[in-house]
Amino acid sequence: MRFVWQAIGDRGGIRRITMAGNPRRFTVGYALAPKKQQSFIQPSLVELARRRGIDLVPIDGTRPLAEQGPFDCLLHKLYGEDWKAQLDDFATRNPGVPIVDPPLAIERLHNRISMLQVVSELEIPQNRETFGIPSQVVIYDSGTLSNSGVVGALRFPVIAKPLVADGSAKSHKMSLVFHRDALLKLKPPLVLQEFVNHGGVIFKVYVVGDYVQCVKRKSLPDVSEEKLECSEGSVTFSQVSNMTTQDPTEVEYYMHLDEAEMPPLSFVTEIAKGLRQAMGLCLFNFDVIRDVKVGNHYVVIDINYFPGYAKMPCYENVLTDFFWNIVHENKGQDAEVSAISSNDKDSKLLVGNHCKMAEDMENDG
Ligand SMILES: Nc1ncnc2c1ncn2[C@@H]1O[C@H](COP(=O)(O)OP(=O)(O)OP(=O)(O)O)[C@@H](O)[C@H]1O
Ligand SMILES: O=P(O)(O)O[C@H]1[C@H](O)[C@@H](O)[C@H](OP(=O)(O)O)[C@@H](OP(=O)(O)O)[C@H]1O
Ligand SMILES: [Mg+2]
Ligand SMILES: [Mg+2]
Repeated sequence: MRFVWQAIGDRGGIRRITMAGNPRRFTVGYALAPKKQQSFIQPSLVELARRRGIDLVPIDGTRPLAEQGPFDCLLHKLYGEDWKAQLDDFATRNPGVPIVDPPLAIERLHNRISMLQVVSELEIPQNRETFGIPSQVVIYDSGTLSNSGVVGALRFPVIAKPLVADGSAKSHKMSLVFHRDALLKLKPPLVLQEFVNHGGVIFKVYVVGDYVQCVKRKSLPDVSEEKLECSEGSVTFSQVSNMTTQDPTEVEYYMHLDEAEMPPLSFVTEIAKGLRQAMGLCLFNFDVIRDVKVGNHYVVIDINYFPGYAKMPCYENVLTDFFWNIVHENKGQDAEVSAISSNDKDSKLLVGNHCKMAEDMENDG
């Protein structure tokens, strides 16, 4: 296709358009599991991206990736060796096409030890607010569950989490364990993590490239000394933050969710920036809780690759801006379109309208 330059606005901006007079379009291919595709690829996102010159196109999992495209960017959340091999092959054939994100970097998040290791290695000055990770041990075999040398140092209650975080329902199935005896019925490999009382509120920090947004969600309630004394064994649970409250005794408890103070945005943004750099990832969220005993100490307990962005307010705008930046950054020769980049004042207005548009579309059903 042949291109020419077209003037835009009154501030000297230009953009590249086809000879036929249309602005150049970009294609972002996505490879997602059906459930993820259903939640992430909302009509409001597809439409907003389309209006900004970006076509979101599904990758057909039943056909070789090499036969599909062309793509200006690849987005993916799939597991398995075959998929990794296909991505490697794609990267070799298309060295200029960004893959969001590199499979090797994503892999670190599939193990709950390597996932949090990166948090403890961050070198960020800690002033008013401090952060860290919970005390934890990894258990590879059942015998170790009765080994005092390993579990003896842990303060109860503890949360037993499957070591592997591979997106399966099993990898989200956890137990809150009140006493040591109850450890014996658990099935390794797992991580035993000290439970930190945090007022029943969790902060989910969504990261999309440079963009950071923090939201509050429901979490497990605190465990008092008395409750610990009278609780027996363990209780199992799964994905608490996505659960709706049914138990009437809990309703009052979670009314306090609205009142909970958010962590300073600058503080979570610093952690987000550090994690992004250290992990080499653009799309993730992390879960942070505030230790009630200390008040200004925060504990990172989980990091998720490509989380449920559709739950994030204005996700359409945030993701569209992200795609826009990626495809334009990648096309150095198109840098002149910066007159309509997302850092631009007019464009911010545009972003506001897009958010409005996405809301209208939602309200219209
Ligand atoms: N160390 C901890 N102290 C207190 N509560 C915790 C701790 N670890 C986990 N939790 C609680 O258990 C929930 C599930 O833990 P975690 O976030 O690690 O699991 P997950 O299945 O990976 O979650 P997600 O759905 O976010 O991927 C948290 O949302 C929080 O309510
Ligand atoms: O599909 P796996 O790999 O299990 O990942 C999940 C994450 O672990 C969760 O954190 C996501 O929910 P949140 O966006 O509420 O964190 C959750 O979001 P979703 O259920 O809306 O897709 C998933 O992304
Ligand atoms: Mg979590
Ligand atoms: Mg998780």
